[in-house]
Amino acid sequence: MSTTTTPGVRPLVLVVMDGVGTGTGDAYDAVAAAATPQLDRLRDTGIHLEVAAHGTHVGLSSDSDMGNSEVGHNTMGAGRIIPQGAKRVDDAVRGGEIWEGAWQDAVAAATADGSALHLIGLLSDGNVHSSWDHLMLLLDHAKSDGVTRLRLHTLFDGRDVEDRTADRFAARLEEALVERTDGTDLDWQIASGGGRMVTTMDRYEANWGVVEAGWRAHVQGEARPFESVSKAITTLREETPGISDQLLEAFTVVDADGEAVGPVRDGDAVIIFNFRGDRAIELTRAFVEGDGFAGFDRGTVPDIFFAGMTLYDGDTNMPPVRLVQPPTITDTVSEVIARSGMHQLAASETQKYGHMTYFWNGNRSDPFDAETETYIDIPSDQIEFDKAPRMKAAETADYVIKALEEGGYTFLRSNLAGGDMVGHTGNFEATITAVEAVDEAVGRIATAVEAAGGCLVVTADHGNSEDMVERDKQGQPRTSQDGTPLWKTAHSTNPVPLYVVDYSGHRWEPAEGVEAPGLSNLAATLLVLLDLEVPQDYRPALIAPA
Ligand SMILES: O=C(O)[C@H](O)COP(=O)(O)O
Ligand SMILES: [Mn+2]
Ligand SMILES: [Mn+2]
Repeated sequence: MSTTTTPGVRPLVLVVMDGVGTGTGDAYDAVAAAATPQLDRLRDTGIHLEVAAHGTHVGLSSDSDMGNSEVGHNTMGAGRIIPQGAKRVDDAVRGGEIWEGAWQDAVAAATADGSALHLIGLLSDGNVHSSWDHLMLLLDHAKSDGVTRLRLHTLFDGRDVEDRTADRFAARLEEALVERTDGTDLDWQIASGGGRMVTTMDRYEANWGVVEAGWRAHVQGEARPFESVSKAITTLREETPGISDQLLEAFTVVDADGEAVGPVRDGDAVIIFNFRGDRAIELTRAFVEGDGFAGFDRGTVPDIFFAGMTLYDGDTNMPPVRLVQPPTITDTVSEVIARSGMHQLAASETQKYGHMTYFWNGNRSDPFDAETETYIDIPSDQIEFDKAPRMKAAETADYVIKALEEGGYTFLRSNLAGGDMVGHTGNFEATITAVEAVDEAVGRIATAVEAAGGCLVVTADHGNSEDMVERDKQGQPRTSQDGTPLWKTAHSTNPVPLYVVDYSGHRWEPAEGVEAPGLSNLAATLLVLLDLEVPQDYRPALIAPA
């Protein structure tokens, strides 16, 4: 039944179960709590390894940093460990490059008569999209470089940090402002904000309405008015008890006359301080694109100086001006496979589409060879994901299965989003359902791979769903005041499983002596399974012929 365009090579299918790590199996492990007969079957039939997916294993600063999709997919696709995210910016801070070029231009614009410097980004120390320390450094340098009028537009996290901590982060920021402005004539204020999932930080164009809400709040000063950020948080929490920080409505801070304290005006400088691109690119485009911009009706677009923390999209060179230059990642695994002439398919629902294409390919959106590569984007639901926790697992599997049945592709990769996206809601029961849907999808794909005489590799980009509770320093589960578990919405530092099942008759065994196996070993593993040469600088394959 199998036909491939490369004679003698069977199809190789990779499934990334987003956010499905290996936990302790305790009462807060939604993967252990879920019925996963298909994953159990893979574990019993093929090779089962556990690989590291966090911290220095994926190019982050320290091993206390949890993994995330950007660094996970970058590392899997690159076959090497590339300095990432916060670390890249840290290096630029250490070397001082960050305070040259674009920063100086922003300061020049912001210190011209009556102008302001706007800092927009995620108020968090989660180190996934932004860094608290970077924000503090920006404030320090704004002060020493003479920026007198500064406005902050703060997005609440609740997703990469403990939920319902927005008030604490806002208070910390207020304190940081007082520390720097007390006894001076600096006019520095928080001007707007909102929860990241409803304000500004949409991704992959899933819902431009989210960005529009941010634009109204930050740029036009026309969101729901509050006298202060703390008043906004308190009121919104009273109105919807238990609401997650991610979902707090967009707001604008107004003065005693009801005037917005910091809309963006002609001549101002705007910096987005997030370093991760997927959720920063849409607002960036709203600022820098011309009349062709179709995301939403922006009204009058202020004429400003704009810079991002770093490059958010390499293909479109967005933003054109940034404080820190990105790393170049070449010779990624799909580039190597494309050079061999093998045909490739990438399929994912929207929430993880760019992960399986852009991040996988070393921050490049377009295929290396449009003739041989097909990308499928399956529209994600536009609701909170615990309301429809199966997400598009079945539909994603359908595409992969159909492609296998029709033949033509040698390497087929896909992402199943549920373990991660539903894990981020902190809803334990819904996360179990999400993992069960992932398991079913993997099972159906496995059956199709077997029928095609192919090879299946299943892994994950980082943990999330296998550890759903906040823990104290000793690792003990924390509870709310009423004794209920303090559900965790963030990723974890756990390892992830890696299953290899070859239905073609090739026999494999775990490779010996691989040091600290991690996601960076996946690319070489795939190339060995495809019988392609592994680039010299790749980390080694985790399997060898038996
Ligand atoms: O952007 C998000 O949803 C979270 O901050 C990180 O999740 P991801 O790294 O799995 O995309
Ligand atoms: Mn992920
Ligand atoms: Mn995630």
